[in-house]
Amino acid sequence: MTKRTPGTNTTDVRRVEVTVDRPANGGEAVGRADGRVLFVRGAIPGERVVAEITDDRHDAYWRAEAVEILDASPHRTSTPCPAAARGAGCCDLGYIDPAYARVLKQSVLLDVLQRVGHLPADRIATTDLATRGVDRLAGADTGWRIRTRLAVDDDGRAGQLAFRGARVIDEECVQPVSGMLDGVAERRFTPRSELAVVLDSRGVRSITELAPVEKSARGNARRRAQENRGRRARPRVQVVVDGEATAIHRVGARTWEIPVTGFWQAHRAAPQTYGDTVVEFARTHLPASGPGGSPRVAWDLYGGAGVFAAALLDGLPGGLDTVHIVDSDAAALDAAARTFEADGERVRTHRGEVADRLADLTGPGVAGPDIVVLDPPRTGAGARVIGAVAAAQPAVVVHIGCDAARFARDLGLFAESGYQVVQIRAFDAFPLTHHVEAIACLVPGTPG
Ligand SMILES: C[S@@+](CC[C@H](N)C(=O)[O-])C[C@H]1O[C@@H](n2cnc3c(N)ncnc32)[C@H](O)[C@@H]1O
Repeated sequence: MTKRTPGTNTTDVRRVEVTVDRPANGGEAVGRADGRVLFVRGAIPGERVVAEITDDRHDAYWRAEAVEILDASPHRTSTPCPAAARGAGCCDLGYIDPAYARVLKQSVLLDVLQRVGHLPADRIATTDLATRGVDRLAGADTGWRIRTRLAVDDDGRAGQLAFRGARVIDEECVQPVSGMLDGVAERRFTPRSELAVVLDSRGVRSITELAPVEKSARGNARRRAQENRGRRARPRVQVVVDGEATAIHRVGARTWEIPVTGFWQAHRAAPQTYGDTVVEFARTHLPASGPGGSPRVAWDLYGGAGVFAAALLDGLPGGLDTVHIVDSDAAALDAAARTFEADGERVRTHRGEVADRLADLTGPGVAGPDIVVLDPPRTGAGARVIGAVAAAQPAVVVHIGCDAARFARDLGLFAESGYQVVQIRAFDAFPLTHHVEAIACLVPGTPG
């Protein structure tokens, strides 16, 4: 039988029997077949499965999907997510007991910290990540998400996108908090649009529709892909179809007004938990430096609307003289300006690429940072930003990452720039998925 698998160059459907033995960063389990590494989606380390090859483009590794479980792991369960059961990409680890999924996420993090970050094993072994594993955030493993995006099909039905392909699945996912998607399945929206849905701290549910991005039909595949990327990056027409254009989020005593289409942490407990962690690291490792023993200057890089700036301002004994928030998103910085209005000159916002804006925060007559918090997107911060942060010689760096491999790479770059890890904590901020959030604290020095 010859069949083309969508999105790959595999022409022959091939099935292999394989035993998988370790977890991969993308949520797959890794085995070997035909002398190659095989990344198997839908399998759990220790299982023997029949896997169907879905991508054979690479010489060193292939991708596959488990289609039959011959020897099931004791940690296998039936997914609680009706959307994932129908093929949606949302809860990709829903078939693994969530407590064991956290063990697998810990194992992935420990592995990439050594292999990609080249951190010393004895240093990693003393961190909370190694000794107590990946922490569960407050609440259950379902009903944690307060912000989501939904796709809309040609008939106007909203739902999750299938893992592979553009099919829209209108069964509900179990991640959103209760009530967040009430009535959405019964409604019809603009065909091929995208919905931004938020349930805010007041309990107000808002939906903004983003106009469809029409796909390019011109030129060869490469040209079309390039043009489609450009089209996706352009601003899209937005229409509020439910609730308000702005969501109100509260953390501690502060309130933020964030556009429904803007960034806010997806897990309802994340801003408070991450903020508490940043403050705890700062209290533990920040030497008293300013007059009266208070630290003076903080940088909140990739700071969005300033959740970590607020945590440090309000949580550090003696507070801060100044905190600089740097972000490329004008709407996030507008929100920060409103939230920190009463703080006056103590909070300064800088719009642009972090790599470009750091020069404004250093130099003669400008007080350098005592503490720098970096919370980059999935791609990480990279060598240029990390080199500039290290050159500013903060006493403490707190680095946050939502992609294990990029996080590990960035910690390795910090080590090359003279900063060593003193603590790493990880959070299961995306239960039922392979994603994990990690927070590291670094101080000047080399591992000795
Ligand atoms: C993971 S979010 C963190 C936001 C914030 N720390 C929070 O917890 O709400 C990453 C932020 O980085 C911003 N961003 C992405 N790439 C950037 C870049 N190259 N330079 C500056 N900001 C960037 C995004 O606008 C977004 O606000």
